[in-house]
Amino acid sequence: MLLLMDTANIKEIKQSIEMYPIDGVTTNPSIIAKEKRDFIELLKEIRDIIGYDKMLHVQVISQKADEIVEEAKYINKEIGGNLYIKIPVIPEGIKAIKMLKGEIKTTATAVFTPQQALIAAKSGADFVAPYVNRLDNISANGIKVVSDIVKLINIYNFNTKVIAASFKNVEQIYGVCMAGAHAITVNYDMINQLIFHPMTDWSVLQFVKDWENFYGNKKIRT
Ligand SMILES: O=C[C@H](O)COP(=O)(O)O
Repeated sequence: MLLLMDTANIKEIKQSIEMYPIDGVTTNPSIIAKEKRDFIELLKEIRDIIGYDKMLHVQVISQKADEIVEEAKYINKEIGGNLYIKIPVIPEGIKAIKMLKGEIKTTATAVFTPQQALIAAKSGADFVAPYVNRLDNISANGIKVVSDIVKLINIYNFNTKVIAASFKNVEQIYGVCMAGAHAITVNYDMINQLIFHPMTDWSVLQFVKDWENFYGNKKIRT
């Protein structure tokens, strides 16, 4: 299972990488714009922090296949290495994914149906990114969509991996992991929520209290 951070915030990336077993960073134009910085300069700084062993997913803006391909090549030239170009699953995006196959790795994004994922996988996308919470918000079932995509990829034996995205609670993350999603990308708040449980904190406090009742402030290692 791959765990990625869905952020372009330098502080959040540094802290998450220090704390958790992070495999890479995903961004999109909204996430990038929030940082109010030069696009390439920001991506280069992220690359410096995560290195080349962790993957970086960066999204294009254009909506015409030729221009998407040009943007993908430009980002690849500037950032390079362990890079995945995120391309929305509009028809021109699918065409661009086909054009880039074998040259630049791609992540088909803004996926809302198993059918979109299937076409993207057949076109050669390395990842498909279904948006779980945005589906739940329109009374659809995000976890079910992820589950169906995983099944279809297995039925047809595609090399494509599912990177489930857009989470607002840990239950959604648990659901897509149980459904066999190969990867999840979560924001800074969600990664901290994943590990939080009040009973864990309570238990730790209790251990310390019991220790101090007998040993006072004596440490295990003096
Ligand atoms: O790139 C896609 C994002 O992961 C979507 O997440 P969001 O619904 O929280 O904006």
